[in-house]
Amino acid sequence: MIEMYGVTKIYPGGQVALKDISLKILKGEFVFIVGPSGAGKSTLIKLLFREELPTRGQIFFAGKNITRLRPKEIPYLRRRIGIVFQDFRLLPEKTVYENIAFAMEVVEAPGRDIRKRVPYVLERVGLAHKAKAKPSELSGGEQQRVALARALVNNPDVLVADEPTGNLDPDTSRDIMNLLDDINKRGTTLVVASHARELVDSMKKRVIQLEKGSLVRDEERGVYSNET
Ligand SMILES: Nc1ncnc2c1ncn2[C@@H]1O[C@H](COP(=O)(O)OP(=O)(O)OP(=O)(O)O)[C@@H](O)[C@H]1O
Repeated sequence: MIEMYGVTKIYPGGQVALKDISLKILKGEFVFIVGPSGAGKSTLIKLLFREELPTRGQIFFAGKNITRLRPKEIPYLRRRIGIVFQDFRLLPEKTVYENIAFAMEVVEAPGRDIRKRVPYVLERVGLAHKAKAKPSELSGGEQQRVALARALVNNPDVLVADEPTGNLDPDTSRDIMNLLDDINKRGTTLVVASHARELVDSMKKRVIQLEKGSLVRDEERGVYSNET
């Protein structure tokens, strides 16, 4: 699903964020990206949905080289990748329903599809009863569920999450992780950057560890850190 070959990212100021990263993520996998602050996790995620371009190296998504996409092909890539951030990024003036519907409107989905699909994803994240609420009326965990529903509404192949539990308490974080696991079990490939050591350890998924921009560990059924 995702392949990287010799990917290096140097930001304009000269900061080397990623060094010669090669990896493959197969369809249906659940992969954690771990590492200390500044290790390059967010940069790796930005490269996946082409918010940034690599300085060197190639990135393929479903067999297509996304470092060479024409501008008009970028929306197509972004429709196939759903994204969730630590800070939810919901539109405060819109209701829960409208926030999710908006993600379909921007890709010009027909109204009848929107009216069918939005209630379905809301149901899947357990928030059908909050459709008319504004984000400010929801808890952090509920807001993250809305963000997840929005990321899923266009039925992406891959869901990418950058610190999805970073702003949540431990119980709520576990709920969100379980929801991500459920989404993965229904066939969506998951790539999750996370600092949540105990959660990563308990999930027993593939763990890719970055340190100062280098890939230092790639383990099936891994833990957050091998250091004791
Ligand atoms: N837009 C940018 N311009 C210049 N340097 C940047 C930019 N974005 C990130 N960096 C630098 O690149 C390195 C990797 O940053 P990145 O945000 O990918 O790390 P991270 O592992 O996600 O960290 P955190 O866990 O703190 O979010 C850091 O040294 C950071 O300062």
